[in-house]
Amino acid sequence: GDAVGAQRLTDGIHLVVDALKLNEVEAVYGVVGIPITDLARLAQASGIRYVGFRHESAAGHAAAAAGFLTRKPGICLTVSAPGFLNGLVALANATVNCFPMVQISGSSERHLVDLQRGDYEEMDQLAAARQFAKAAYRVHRAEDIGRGIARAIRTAVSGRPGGVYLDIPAAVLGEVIDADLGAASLWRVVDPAPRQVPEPAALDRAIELLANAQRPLVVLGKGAAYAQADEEIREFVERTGIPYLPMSMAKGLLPDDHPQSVASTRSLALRRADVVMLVGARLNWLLGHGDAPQWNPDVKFIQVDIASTELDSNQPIAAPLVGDVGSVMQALIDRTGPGRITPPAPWRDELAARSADNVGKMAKRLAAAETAHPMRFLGALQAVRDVLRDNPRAYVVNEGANALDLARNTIGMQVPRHRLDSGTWGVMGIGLGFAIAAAVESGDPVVAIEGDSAFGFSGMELETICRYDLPIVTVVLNNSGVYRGDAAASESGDPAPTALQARHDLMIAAFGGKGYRATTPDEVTAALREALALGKPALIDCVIDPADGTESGNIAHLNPKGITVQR
Ligand SMILES: Nc1ncnc2c1ncn2[C@@H]1O[C@H](COP(=O)(O)OP(=O)(O)O)[C@@H](O)[C@H]1O
Ligand SMILES: Cc1ncc(Cc2csc(CCOP(=O)(O)OP(=O)(O)O)c2C)c(N)n1
Repeated sequence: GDAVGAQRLTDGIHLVVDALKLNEVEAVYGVVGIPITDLARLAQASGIRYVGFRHESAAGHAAAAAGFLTRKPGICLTVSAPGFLNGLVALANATVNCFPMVQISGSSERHLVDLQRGDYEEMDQLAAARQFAKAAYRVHRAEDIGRGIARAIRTAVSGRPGGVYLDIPAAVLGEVIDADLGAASLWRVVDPAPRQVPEPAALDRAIELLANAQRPLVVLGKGAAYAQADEEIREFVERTGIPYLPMSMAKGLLPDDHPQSVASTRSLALRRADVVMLVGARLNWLLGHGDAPQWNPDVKFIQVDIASTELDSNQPIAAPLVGDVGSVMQALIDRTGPGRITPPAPWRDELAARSADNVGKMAKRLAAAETAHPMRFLGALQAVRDVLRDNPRAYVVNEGANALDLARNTIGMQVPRHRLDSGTWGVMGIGLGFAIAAAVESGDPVVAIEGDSAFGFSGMELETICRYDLPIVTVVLNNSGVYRGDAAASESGDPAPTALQARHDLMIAAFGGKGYRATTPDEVTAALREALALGKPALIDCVIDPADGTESGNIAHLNPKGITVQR
């Protein structure tokens, strides 16, 4: 703060930075401009790492990923109106994914906005944010900044994590108040996500169901990964011997080659299981809403979730376990006597037999892809898989359609929270923002496996990656199209709606990074090995057969039926 005469003064921008530091915020992701450029400068000068992006959507996705990885809310900083709106996709996606983040946006003058007198970047941002965020607040006085930051942080991480919007008008950022009054107005949030243990009766209800099950199954969701209850989850699964299915961002909670994983027999497991324990996983579209015939019509669900209202959202929950994953799993371990839960051998044998079949079929597809020319998705992905096996600390970011489905099933994870992808909403554009957050928060290498259309949504952040010299290798599976690239041009001569054409390897060269073009799996292997060894920004443009891929990948059935259009 400054001193005018005897009185020491501070202002809104200083109070925001002091409040963030008091609450142990270590990084802010954003795009500067009126009225928050000086806020970014001050944050950086105060020891908070400021990461400047090219688009607020990527900055917001980075903040959300930081929240998922650290359980502390990622902070996204934007300007008013258009910058604020650009951030909303990420704020909404964080809320859908249950990732904690806070978007702080400067906003216009209340007396002008509320009378709609036409201010610079005029918008009622608080009203707009409310419908897309877990919560939204506005600060009207500098002395309320500490309260606003504390409130936003607690709301973001308590209960079901999500995205919180904090609106700070330019006038408040510039408001000058007494420094001592300002310091006294700040506080640090205490224990925002306390442990919640279910009562013994709830535990016994679940244990009884699992003990009497003929074909039990555990489904691990990204809520289980977020909870950082890795040891409790591993101990419960291995002690009971129950088969488990990891959802995409729960991969690595147990190594994907674990003998109890049913990832390779997912359909059979869902169709036959008679008691299913959902752990931090919603029965939403990703799990067919729990409906038959995908699921056994007589299935009984146990659900472990921090959000009590999630239960019964889709199917009756026979054994609700409301609490945080860590506390619930530890309580179950403590209350389950040895030998109490033992999955019958016929169930495990049935799964093992089907797994052997499915793995055999996949092996044939993989072998064919190894030598296919032009290169196919699975040719490039096997090369990536093999290099990643030697780099278990590398984070994997993944988006696209075929690029997403095939990479999820080809690249096994060995450690928790090292796979970040399009998530519940299936959002394109998370790629480079998630990759930047993983690199900034961990210091470890990141491999972003991108469909060529998906890459395009955040591709300009290659410049951000190069500017901060981050160890991120972007692998573009380039089949020259959205889903695929072999559609014929229209009669007018315009390219088909799904067509794309790009040499992405030349793009990164413009920002000082190293670009590779790979047309065979061996070239992918060599490029990825070299890029990871260098630990510098790199992009490998994998030239994939344009005829390889299916429209919308595994979810083509979601396209409207209607009268089919000639493709
Ligand atoms: N710490 C936690 N403990 C228990 N449940 C949690 C925790 N954090 C998030 N959740 C819950 O985890 C669930 C995540 O579900 P979802 O995103 O559908 O996972 P997936 O897509 O991997 O199946 C949400 O219902 C959320 O309320
Ligand atoms: C913000 C947003 N806009 C559009 C879409 C719709 C979509 C879903 S998947 C996808 C890209 C598929 O092409 P890509 O080349 O990335 O992958 P591949 O199949 O491997 O070739 C789009 C555009 C979504 N989900 N989100």
